[in-house]
Amino acid sequence: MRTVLIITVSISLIIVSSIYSTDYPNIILRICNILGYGRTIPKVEKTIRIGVLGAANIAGLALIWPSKYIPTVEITTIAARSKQRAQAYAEQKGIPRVLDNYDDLINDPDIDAIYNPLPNSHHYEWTIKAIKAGKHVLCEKPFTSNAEEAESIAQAIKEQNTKGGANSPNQRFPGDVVVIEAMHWRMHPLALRIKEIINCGALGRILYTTTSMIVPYMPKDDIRFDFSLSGGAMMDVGAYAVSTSRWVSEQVDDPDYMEPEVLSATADMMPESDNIDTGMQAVLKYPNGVISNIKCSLWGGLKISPSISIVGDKGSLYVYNFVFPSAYHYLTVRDVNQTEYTEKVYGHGGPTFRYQLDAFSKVVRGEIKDWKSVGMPTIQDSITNMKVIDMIYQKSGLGKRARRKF
Ligand SMILES: NC(=O)C1=CN([C@@H]2O[C@H](COP(=O)(O)OP(=O)(O)OC[C@H]3O[C@@H](n4cnc5c(N)ncnc54)[C@H](OP(=O)(O)O)[C@@H]3O)[C@@H](O)[C@H]2O)C=CC1
Ligand SMILES: O=C1OC[C@@H](O)[C@H](O)[C@H]1O
Repeated sequence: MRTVLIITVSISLIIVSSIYSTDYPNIILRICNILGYGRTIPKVEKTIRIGVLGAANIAGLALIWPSKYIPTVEITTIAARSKQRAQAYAEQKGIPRVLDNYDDLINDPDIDAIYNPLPNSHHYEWTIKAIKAGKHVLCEKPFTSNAEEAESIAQAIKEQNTKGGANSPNQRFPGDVVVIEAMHWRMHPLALRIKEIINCGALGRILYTTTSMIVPYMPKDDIRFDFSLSGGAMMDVGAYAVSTSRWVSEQVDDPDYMEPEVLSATADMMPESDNIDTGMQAVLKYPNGVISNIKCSLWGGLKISPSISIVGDKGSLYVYNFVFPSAYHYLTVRDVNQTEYTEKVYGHGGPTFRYQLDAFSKVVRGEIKDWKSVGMPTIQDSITNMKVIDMIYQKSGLGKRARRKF
């Protein structure tokens, strides 16, 4: 039901946005790309065999459909808490193997990498278990429930790498384990173009940034509003807003470690809850002086706004829809004389998730060594993102999300 809703909303968005789009011929390609339709790309012989933890709503859009375009990966296996549910999902999505439970999946000798789209509270447990089982991991955002858990994952990666890294029995891609947080928007060429504009000095020294990730509505019973599952808008859409704020505010040597001070944070509360936010506004101050506004909401109504605004001493930049740019987006740069130009950066037309999976595959295969060159977050980057989310929660009075025991 939810998949149908996601598809309907995506198609409607694309159709509506195409009315305003001047690059009409690409729209068909872009719809097909999002839904995984089009010519079937033959797979290489030695694919990365990916196992999926849970029959998650997001797995179609973020993994299974994009995998159809990438010759080096195959979604071979799934396990869910209920085998019957996993079987139904596998049949619907064309996944050939179903295992009995999550433990069997991460210990399966014929899987090279694990996709972890479980609720936020379960990212830590199952990512750690997969690392210890010698698998590579693509873990959904936010990386963990809090920074402490993210640091434990970094430690587990180090320990596993001293014990042989990706060394599960039939592992096709041995070497250090590759673990990334699925911060997909950063691996799309639009994100890299934003960085290029900042780095070439067109905006001068960055002074202020505003990053906004506001979506219309999530039902009250969604996992995103369950505190025991590490819910809250700041954890969900807020993780993007923080990551984007850090991405555009850095301009320092080692941005992965750059922690801002949280000047203020105000939560919009879920009625009758004392720990679940439906939205959050925060003001951050980075060590390099940049002041950054963060806005996020899961109940934004008509104020939908996945946007970035950057003000520098030589110019400004505005991006609409950094997060799902293949549907529709624009980027406008304005200099101090108010001269402006607008760009669109669709790349091959595929969604952020296709870029992400391609980058993950290339890192696992050893074809990319410099993760940052493709926008891929390092583990330190994900730790810092969680630190900032923790700090915002603490400043708002809600407190950070609890560490999971297992
Ligand atoms: N990258 C992106 O654009 C997006 C990322 N996400 C992230 O992906 C993750 C999953 O989101 P989404 O697919 O919407 O989630 P779902 O509601 O589909 O839940 C995902 C899986 O979690 C398990 N699960 C659900 N409820 C519980 C529970 N109460 N206790 C334990 N396990 C439970 C289920 O596994 P099983 O099938 O085994 O029962 C379910 O299939 C989140 O972390 C979210 O932030 C989500 C949307 C977009
Ligand atoms: O990752 C996500 O992206 C889009 C949002 O609507 C969703 O809540 C979130 O999980």
